[in-house]
Amino acid sequence: MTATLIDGKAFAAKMRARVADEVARVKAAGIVPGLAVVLVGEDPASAVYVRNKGKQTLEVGMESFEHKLPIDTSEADLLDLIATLNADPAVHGILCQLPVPDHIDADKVLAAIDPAKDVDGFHVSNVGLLATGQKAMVPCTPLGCLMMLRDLHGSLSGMDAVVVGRSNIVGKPMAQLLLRDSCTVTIAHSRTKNIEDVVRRADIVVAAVGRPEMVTGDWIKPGATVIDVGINRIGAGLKDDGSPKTRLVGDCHFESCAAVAGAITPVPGGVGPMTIACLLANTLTACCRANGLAEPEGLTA
Ligand SMILES: Nc1nc2c(c(=O)[nH]1)N[C@@H](CN(C=O)c1ccc(C(=O)N[C@@H](CCC(=O)O)C(=O)O)cc1)CN2
Repeated sequence: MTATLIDGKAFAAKMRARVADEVARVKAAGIVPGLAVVLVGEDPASAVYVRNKGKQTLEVGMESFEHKLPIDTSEADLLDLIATLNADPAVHGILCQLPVPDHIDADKVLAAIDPAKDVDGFHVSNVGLLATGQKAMVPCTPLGCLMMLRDLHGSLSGMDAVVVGRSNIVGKPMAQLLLRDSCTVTIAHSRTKNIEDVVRRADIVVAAVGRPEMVTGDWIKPGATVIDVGINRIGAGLKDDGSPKTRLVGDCHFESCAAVAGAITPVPGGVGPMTIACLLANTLTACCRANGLAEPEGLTA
């Protein structure tokens, strides 16, 4: 491996410490930032993410409101809960953990969250504000990627960036953020012709396509920075007792990409931990905006 490893775990820990300092400042003004997380159903991965969000919210000194709803919760009941949280002055940030069960329309749920409390940045108002270069709530995973890129490179101005994947929660907002930092941005996706050649032009590659190890070292320009957003659990043989073993891999084939790249994020321990750190930062930002307090610097785009 020749690439520098970008340690998302350490970066996220530093960011949480910074958020904790700022939370203490806000609390001294008599306000306790509060985050409400809603989980519908029992998807095991979502349950772990929600548990970690609650734990880390408390650790930085904020208030955590967890709402775990049964899988058969109706869309109407979920929308009622969101309306209650929108009206609650102790709640500064609201998120509904995704994915939601099939009988619930995720777009309707995201549209019901007050944009000022939308700490996921998924409401169309925030999407539009980000796209037009205005003050928005910025989606946590792309924000985490941007923070790591800025830390590594300083200015991103003029760099060629390719985002692989066009999802609303990562690919599209990531492209907007890179454009805002004056990169030349391409979004590549499943229909992109000669995708390897497109990716090979990039100084910055952000892989967010949800396909295990799709991007290989021969797609990477020597010295490029590779940010791997993928979290894919794949089979890894059998345990001694014969039960199946699994391991986490990203959307990039780590060994071959690391042999060519200048810097790379690992999976796990790269982008993932930054997602929750940025959620805490967004909650603090939302709280400051709601109360007319100065926003902490360097915690948002
Ligand atoms: N409402 C939302 N839903 C979802 C989001 C989101 O930002 N908002 N993102 C993902 C899940 N997610 C947070 O919600 C998340 C995913 C991964 C990690 C993380 O720290 N991953 C670790 C590995 C964890 C493991 O062992 O499985 C890592 O990469 O090191 C944190 C948060 C979808 N839903």
